[in-house]
Amino acid sequence: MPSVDEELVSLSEYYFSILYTVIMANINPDLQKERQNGTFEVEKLTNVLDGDKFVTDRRRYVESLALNEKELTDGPDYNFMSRKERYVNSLRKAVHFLKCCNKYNFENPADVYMFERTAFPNEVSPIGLHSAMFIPTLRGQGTKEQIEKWVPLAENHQIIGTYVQTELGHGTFIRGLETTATYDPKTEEFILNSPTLTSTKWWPGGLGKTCNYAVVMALLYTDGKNYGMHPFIVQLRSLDTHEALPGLAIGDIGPKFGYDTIDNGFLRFNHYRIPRMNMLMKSAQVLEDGTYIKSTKNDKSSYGAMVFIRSVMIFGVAARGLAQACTIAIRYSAVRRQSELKKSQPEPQILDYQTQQYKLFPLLASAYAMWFTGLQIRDLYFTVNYDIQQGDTERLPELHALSSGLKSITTSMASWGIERCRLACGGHGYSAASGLPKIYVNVSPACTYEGENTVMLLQCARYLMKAYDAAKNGQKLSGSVDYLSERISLRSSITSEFSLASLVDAYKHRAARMTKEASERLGRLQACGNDPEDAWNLNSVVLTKVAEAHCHYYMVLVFESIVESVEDDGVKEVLKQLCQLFALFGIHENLGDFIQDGFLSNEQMVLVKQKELSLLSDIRRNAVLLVDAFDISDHLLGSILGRFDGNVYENLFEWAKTSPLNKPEVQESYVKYLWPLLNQNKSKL
Ligand SMILES: CCCCCCCCCC/C=C\CCCCCC(=O)SCCNC(=O)CCNC(=O)[C@H](O)C(C)(C)COP(=O)(O)OP(=O)(O)OC[C@H]1O[C@@H](n2cnc3c(N)ncnc32)[C@H](O)[C@@H]1OP(=O)(O)O
Ligand SMILES: Cc1cc2nc3c(=O)[nH]c(=O)nc-3n(C[C@H](O)[C@H](O)[C@H](O)COP(=O)(O)OP(=O)(O)OC[C@H]3O[C@@H](n4cnc5c(N)ncnc54)[C@H](O)[C@@H]3O)c2cc1C
Repeated sequence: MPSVDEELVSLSEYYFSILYTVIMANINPDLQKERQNGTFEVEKLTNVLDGDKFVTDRRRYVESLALNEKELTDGPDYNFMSRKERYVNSLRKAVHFLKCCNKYNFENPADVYMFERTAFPNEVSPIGLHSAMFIPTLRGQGTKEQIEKWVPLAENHQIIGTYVQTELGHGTFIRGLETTATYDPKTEEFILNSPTLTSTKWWPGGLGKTCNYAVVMALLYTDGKNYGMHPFIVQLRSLDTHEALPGLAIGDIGPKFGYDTIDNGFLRFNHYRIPRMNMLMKSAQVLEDGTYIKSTKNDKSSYGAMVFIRSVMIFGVAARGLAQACTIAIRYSAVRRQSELKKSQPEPQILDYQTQQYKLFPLLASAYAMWFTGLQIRDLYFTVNYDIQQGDTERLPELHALSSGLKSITTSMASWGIERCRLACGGHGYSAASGLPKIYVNVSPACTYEGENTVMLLQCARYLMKAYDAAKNGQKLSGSVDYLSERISLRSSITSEFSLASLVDAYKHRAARMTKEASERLGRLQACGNDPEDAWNLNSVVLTKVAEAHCHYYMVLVFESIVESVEDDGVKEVLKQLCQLFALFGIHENLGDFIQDGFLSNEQMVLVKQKELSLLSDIRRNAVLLVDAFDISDHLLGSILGRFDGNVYENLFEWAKTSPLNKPEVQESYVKYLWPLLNQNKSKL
């Protein structure tokens, strides 16, 4: 007998197949042709992207639940709302979302994430930080008793919290934070204070108007000594009136580049007291008498929430953001016809122009590379986190380095790529109807939050320099840096076959050579009199490139391993082409790195450029199916250009008619401003 879940899944498959048939009946003929001409089964590739068939079915089922919730999917068009309306609407949806979580009683966090993603397409909910950072910090930094006390309150939404770290004066340099938490043994309380203007907390999501609790990061003082940054649970607002509690000044920081649906806020403390037990004490304790006791070996264990978000945003923000933009731009390029290739022939689909393919297909390949890498790092996070819970922090530095570096290169690639997709859509790309502006403003801040990208690359480089030194001293390295202690090939093995192994080898060589040279340069800078910090700074442009090279290598390596693991021939072939294009485009873009020491010969360089172009033609045939395989619903895309049915023009026209500026026919502004202007000289006409 099938379980309830199995029944639901087969029901959702059934509805999906009906929906698919209905939609196919009304598909733009160009898109229909594209879908008939492919060389592989889309569904099989979707299963690879999801992990397996069960995950695909489950995801579709959970998404269908969210799509069936009218409170989440109906309502005013986001594009026509003011900032305040966007916030209010999002909060309304957030509360309904919580009711749904109770109704469906999701046991798996992945279900909650998939449901939330559908409820908030390319938006961040005002309570998003509650589950993304507040609860994980309580769990990660609290003692058993603290977890038992606070987590149920948070999970039942009796309290809503956020993560309050950044200040007006400091975001990157955590040791420069100024908010103090001074222990008073007489009352057994901490006194939180903002001693300067620059110590004002600034940016935390949901802080402005929504949350009534927060984990606040502050410098711990006890017995007159500063013990550095520690996490504290702080009540911010009355649970009855929602007013800020005495001693606190809280508010919204105002409009931003995007993120309209969330109230990023400010917070100032005026000698605000909290009980001693509100310090999260898993890693360090302050006893009643003020004695400070450290209970973990790794100083950075209190940075855990940041490592978590960096690890999941590679997939959740960068890969999915770019995948959506590629879906829009490639579908649109298949239905858009413009100019002429051959006289007296119909205007070609713009996807047939090689230049259009060169704009879009490397991005498509990057989206796939990020997708697979993101899932890999998410899994690595859970493995390492499990070890940390057992008291083993050995792999934390590697996870920190990899998640920092990959967070940086993937969010940079994605935000650059989304903008490129927008440009590839010509004029219509600039319309909000394309959905691309909303995707862009949702992804682009990821280059800054959770560690500014340059700073994160330098964290990764720091780990690489240490690893290289260890290898030089004879240590055998393991994990993602194992290649630094291996003998690496001096000449590229790339041939006209372009085996994936030869491409991985090229990236390995590049990363290893650049790491070695950066380390030697650091040594030379010190040898000629610079102290280590100045030498580091004078070498930092080079170091960021080293980190990029390492992360790029890691992405090619992960992509190759996925291709090797796929059994279906059709899927394997298209993934191999994408993997080759990702690697070859990267070689072309960074050619100097690959030829500097003669690793790649002139002949090989010519081959690389030729193959890159021939891959464009290979991928052209499957391009639409390759974006279909991401299986991103129209609701999530929020794009008229990227609609699954390709019926762009009629829907653009209908959408424009709904613009508030078109109602009423004659606007008040005409009467107020234009009429007087037009009529001032009327008598002279
Ligand atoms: C299942 C899929 C789910 C998908 C979900 C998608 C999720 C989407 C999420 C979106 C939701 C909301 C969006 C908004 C969220 C935004 C939230 C924030 O931005 S919170 C604030 C974040 N702030 C930062 O990231 C600050 C960046 N700065 C730092 O991290 C640090 O200050 C620094 C790393 C730059 C430097 O730290 P410092 O203490 O000065 O350390 P040193 O440089 O001296 O290094 C000492 C040593 O420690 C190591 N280190 C540093 N950090 C860590 C760490 N986190 N973990 C482990 N180790 C760390 C460093 O490498 C050094 O090691 P050595 O061995 O000594 O070399
Ligand atoms: C949308 C959004 C949401 C956010 N949400 C939260 C939140 O929920 N909670 C929270 O606490 N914070 C939040 N933040 C704050 C965010 O984490 C910080 O803005 C981020 O960590 C960057 O720090 P910063 O603003 O101090 O940048 P800065 O460090 O001032 O960066 C400015 C420039 O200085 C350079 N720079 C700085 N230090 C170095 C260095 N050591 N080496 C080389 N270059 C350097 C950077 O590369 C960059 O080019 C959010 C920010 C945004 C934009």
